[in-house]
Amino acid sequence: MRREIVVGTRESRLALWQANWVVENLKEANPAYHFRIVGMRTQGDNILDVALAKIGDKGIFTKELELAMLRGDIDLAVHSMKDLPTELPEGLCVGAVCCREYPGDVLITKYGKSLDALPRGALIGTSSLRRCAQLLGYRSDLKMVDLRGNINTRLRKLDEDGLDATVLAYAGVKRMGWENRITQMIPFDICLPAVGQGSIGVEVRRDSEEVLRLVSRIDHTESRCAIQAERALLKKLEGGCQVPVGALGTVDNSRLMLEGLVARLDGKQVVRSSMAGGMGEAEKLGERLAEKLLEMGAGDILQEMRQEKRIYE
Ligand SMILES: NCc1[nH]cc(CCC(=O)O)c1CC(=O)O
Repeated sequence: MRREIVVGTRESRLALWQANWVVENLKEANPAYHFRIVGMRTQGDNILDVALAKIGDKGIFTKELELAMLRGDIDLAVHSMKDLPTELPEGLCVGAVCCREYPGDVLITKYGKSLDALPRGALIGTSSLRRCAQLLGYRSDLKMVDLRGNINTRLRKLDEDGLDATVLAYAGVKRMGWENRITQMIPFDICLPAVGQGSIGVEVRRDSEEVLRLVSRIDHTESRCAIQAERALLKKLEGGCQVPVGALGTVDNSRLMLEGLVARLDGKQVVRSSMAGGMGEAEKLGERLAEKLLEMGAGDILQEMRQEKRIYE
């Protein structure tokens, strides 16, 4: 009998697409195994009416899956690397970082315009502090409107709520088959992606040697190194999704290049820099770039954000 591996995922259409994609790749690499997908709701799927930045809790899209894995109900969990907190619960680890899709953000407007062509004061729907800060840094006249929900909901609200545009991750838009709605690929010099954006990760128990081994076959070394560096940077900045941090690691000829930024929410200050190193020193590179950003003034921005957060509460 073929051994069955139970794969946990959220139940959104994007999450299910990603879990199916991971399972297809796992099957091809491990033909002796059988895989079964189990969908679960997470806190992040239940709380839809509060801005993500105000919930402020790391791991709202991952915790239920992690608990199921620790209980032994599932053998592995599939996540968007972007939603996976930098610190994992005791006993769990990232078993594979899959080959990254194009990591950037895209603009979707109603009238087929680019950022430069939007009218003054155009309304942009996004609930990402990172997108908000960087877009305001580029065009301070834009008006940011909170827009949450999955990709399909956001596209529908764009049409219904009188917004001019929204900004989404290319990866999710592509996976959901909405590429035809993209009106501009936003260049990285305007908007650096979220840490891990575009890559699908597999979380496993540290002690399940068998699962670790079969999952390691779908790991993509260059994507893993790039994202390791980005995650080390975020961890050092103590970011989480509630702080405007952007980062992008790229590998070229075994050299790892890391760009990172911390921006003020109003976009009036953007601290941005880059560093290069060997692929074997991804974490160190991320930490060093974080230190450099902190010295360049990112520390003051983060401090200010933490104080503002206390006012909300
Ligand atoms: N925040 C939700 C989320 N988590 C991962 C993706 C896109 C897929 C990916 O990054 O791999 C998205 C949607 C978006 O930000 O537009």
